[in-house]
Amino acid sequence: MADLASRITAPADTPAPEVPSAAVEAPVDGAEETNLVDNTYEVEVKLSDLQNDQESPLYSVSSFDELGLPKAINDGLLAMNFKKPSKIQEKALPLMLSDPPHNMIAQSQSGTGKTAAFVLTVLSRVDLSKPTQPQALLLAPSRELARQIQMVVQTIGQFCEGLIVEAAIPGAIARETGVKSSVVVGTPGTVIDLIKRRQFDVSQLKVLVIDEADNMLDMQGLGEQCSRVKSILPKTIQILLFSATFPANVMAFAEKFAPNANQMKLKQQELTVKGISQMYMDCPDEKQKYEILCKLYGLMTIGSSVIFVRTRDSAAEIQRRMEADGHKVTALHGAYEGANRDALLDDFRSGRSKVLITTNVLARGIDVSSVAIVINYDIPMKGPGDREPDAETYLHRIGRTGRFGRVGVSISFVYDRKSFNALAEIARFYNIDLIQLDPNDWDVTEKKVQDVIKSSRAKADYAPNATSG
Ligand SMILES: Nc1ncnc2c1ncn2[C@@H]1O[C@H](COP(=O)(O)OP(=O)(O)OP(=O)(O)O)[C@@H](O)[C@H]1O
Repeated sequence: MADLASRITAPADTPAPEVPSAAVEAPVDGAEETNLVDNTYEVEVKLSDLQNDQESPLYSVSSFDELGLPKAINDGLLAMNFKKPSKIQEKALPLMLSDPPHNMIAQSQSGTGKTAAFVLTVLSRVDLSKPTQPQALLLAPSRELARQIQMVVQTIGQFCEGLIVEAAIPGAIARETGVKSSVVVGTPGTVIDLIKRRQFDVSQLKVLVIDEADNMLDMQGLGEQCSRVKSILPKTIQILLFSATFPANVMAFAEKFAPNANQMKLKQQELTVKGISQMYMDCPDEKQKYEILCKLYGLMTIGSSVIFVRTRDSAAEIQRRMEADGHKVTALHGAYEGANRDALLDDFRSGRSKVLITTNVLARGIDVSSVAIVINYDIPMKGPGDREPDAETYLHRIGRTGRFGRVGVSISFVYDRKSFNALAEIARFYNIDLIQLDPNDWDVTEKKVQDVIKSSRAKADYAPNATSG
């Protein structure tokens, strides 16, 4: 244990590491009830500085203008206030836009703009003279992520006259009409149903995007559904696979799924986002995890925060207990019905609700830039009997904060040998040193967290606007 522990122990007085930039205070009042909330976060280090730093995933040498995109699309980027591309956008776009089209497997850290990279490709390939003819299909693992991507397509494509974008998620597409749009963003199950019922003409599809591709192609999960969808699509379709993580076993399958693809891969030690200060709390026992969570609550409301738990039942239980203790929190998980889930997430995006308790259903892709703290109430585990630490899910969960150059904090709770060892293994996997928080020294704990999330309130020269989801 001592050996494993070396990765995750730090003396109590270890200062929070230097973090490159910052964010945090979300404007709550008057925030629009749309998925795209205009943010006016204050950032200590300018985004432009980060984008000039060769080591940053946001670095690029060119401007969007130099990528040769149609004017309507460039106008959309301007409206989003995107000034310069990130590394993944700059490097992947020319490869994806080249003709004849080439498949792509692209990996880039969480919150570095993968969505815009594939959305720009999709928009460039759509023939706007056929607005109701489906030409691009984008697949995502959750209804929330599909809706979010739909909003990004609509926003960047707002000046593309004729563009119609639909979400193929449960309950969204009327049986009578079927799919009548140029771009379809959906979850695999619903897409298969629509195709089976002949409500979705896939014959003219030119691009297939699979976001969170390692998760989507995993044969233990959605892999079979994605393979079924692909088998029905035109053989010449351009396939674009995106994720922050591509474990080796899935990568092998991804390479078969998208043959001869151009590839952008990250090394293991490049996967973590520098702006996220990763901390952990060594709780005396399982029962006290809850009390410690409640003590943290004051800090969690400084920005917005997400608490990840293992099961729907524990999400409901923590919600019940926190509400009984007078806290205002929202729980969202798969047990809720679709429209209700949409309303709950919209509340969180707009800042009306600041604490979101959820399961792995929202671990991936969800982009709410005001999230300052992510709590791993339960360490993510996988495999039979949940015996193995789930390093990929850990990375995606903590990636809900620290979006596009902002800073954030993640706090993982451990309380017994199993959870401690699991976290230690994750830390070793990514070669990271976690900062220890002491549940018995609340003043120091609070200071360590606040030092990070409050370091953001300096200069207000960067309003990243756009997709806070
Ligand atoms: N060039 C840009 N300039 C400024 N902001 C950008 C740019 N590209 C993307 N963003 C913003 O960065 C945020 C994160 O982008 P996005 O959600 O695409 O990340 P991601 O790489 O897909 O992350 P994840 O792996 O978590 O899905 C979004 O709010 C988006 O609007």
